[in-house]
Amino acid sequence: GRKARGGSATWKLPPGPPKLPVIGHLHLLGSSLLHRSLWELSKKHGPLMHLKLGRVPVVVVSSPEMAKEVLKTHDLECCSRPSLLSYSKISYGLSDVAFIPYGERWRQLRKFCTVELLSTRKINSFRNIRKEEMERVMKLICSHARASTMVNLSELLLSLSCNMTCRTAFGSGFDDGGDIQLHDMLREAQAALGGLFLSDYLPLLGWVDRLSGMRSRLERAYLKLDTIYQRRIDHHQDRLRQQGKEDGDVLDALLRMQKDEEGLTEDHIKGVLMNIFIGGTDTSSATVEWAMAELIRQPELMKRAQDEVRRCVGSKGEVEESDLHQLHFLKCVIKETMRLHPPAPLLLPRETMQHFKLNGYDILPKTWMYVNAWAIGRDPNSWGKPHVFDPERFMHDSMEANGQDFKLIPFGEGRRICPGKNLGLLMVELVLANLLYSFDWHLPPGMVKEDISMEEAPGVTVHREYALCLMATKYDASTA
Ligand code: HEM
Repeated sequence: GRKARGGSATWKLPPGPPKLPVIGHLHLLGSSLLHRSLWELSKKHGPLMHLKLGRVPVVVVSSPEMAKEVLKTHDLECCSRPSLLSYSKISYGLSDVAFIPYGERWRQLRKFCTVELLSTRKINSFRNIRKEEMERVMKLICSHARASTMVNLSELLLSLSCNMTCRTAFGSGFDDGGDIQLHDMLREAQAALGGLFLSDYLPLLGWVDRLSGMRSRLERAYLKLDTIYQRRIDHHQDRLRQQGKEDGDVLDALLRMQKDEEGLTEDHIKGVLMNIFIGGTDTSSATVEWAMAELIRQPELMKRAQDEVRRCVGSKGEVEESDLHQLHFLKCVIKETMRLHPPAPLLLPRETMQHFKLNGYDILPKTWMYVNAWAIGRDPNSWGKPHVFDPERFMHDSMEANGQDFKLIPFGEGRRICPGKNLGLLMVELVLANLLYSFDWHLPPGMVKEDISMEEAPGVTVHREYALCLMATKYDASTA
């Protein structure tokens, strides 16, 4: 532990490497992805590590025990968010759910999301949209299968989750209003967001962000997304005025809330829409992408998952949401995917609101907390053969993706836990089950499974660096 002076008190901070003046530890982050650099550092300095990134004190948590302390025991002290410069534009000046500081407005917006979009009743009421979109994509894959052309699963999955979300939020698909490709913009925004914005740690270094083009990429994506939101808001308001008509989509509910609540601005509405799109589409498509990549590398696991879904669903031709509860092995495949590839490897950063003691160390107010879910999923003290993709490890373990023992925390925990957990898991299960039920999957000609790269691209959500392109052949369910 090191000492720091605060007023007259002397604090005992968690251990960390020696730092340089001004930049602190920024130079240690290297060119690797942030969750990987932090994982490497934590191997040397322990599961509770203190860093100074430019002007910002950061504590990095890399074990289930410490994650439990931060996300459960001390949740209340750690449940705000840092005011990130990089995110301020895309969150409409931190007017959203995910980046707004802890407080009354956060509680109100979060409650809106849970009641109007993410409650079991609401999730069920949008079931038909998911079914139709699933069918549309299955047809598309069928036509690839007939023509023996390659399926770009990465692209297809993103457009699928995007369309599911878009129709739920806006009432219509993004392409029938003449909108530009929403999913391309989302990909742009999330890729830019995942970059290390030096200006967040050291405003003086803002010029590096500008030079690297990161800031302008984010601006461009933001502007295009904003245009889409504005057009949809205008359209909904017009319709509401002329005919008092509502579709019952999420935007209708948002506009209704805005009318009733003092101080709620259009920026709040757009901020919530941004969360729904960035938080809700990319995460679930990335999970399915990783799951398919892991399965194609281990054909015996792929076959086992296919046998299960084909046995349970029989010959009816598609997997419906009511079938999913039977798919025990599939659920283990998804847990194992989220262990090795948590879509948000560092969750979302928390910021402490007051001083507290953790494991004998002082944690000061305004410290950023990074919980490295990615490192925890590979922690050799928690997992046997942590690098091996082995869904079997969950078969006799009732551990849920929000396991009480904090070994598997892809959705975070505590007051800021992902409110979209159930919807996210449902989309992942539905899509993966249908892909496995209806098609047999093969590598493109000339490729062997060792060629499938598992490299990660930088982003708030971690995707594959290289798109997953596979060949499909239709499975004849009537013979089942
Ligand atoms: C596989 C799917 C998903 C994963 C892995 C995921 C992961 C996460 C994580 C790690 C957090 C931060 C939790 C924390 O700070 O402790 C989060 C927050 C959030 N997620 Fe998700 N998410 C998923 C799906 C969704 C969906 C479908 C939605 C909504 C449509 C959504 C909306 C949000 C929102 C609004 C927050 C901010 C919550 C707050 O700060 O109070 N997510 N998510």
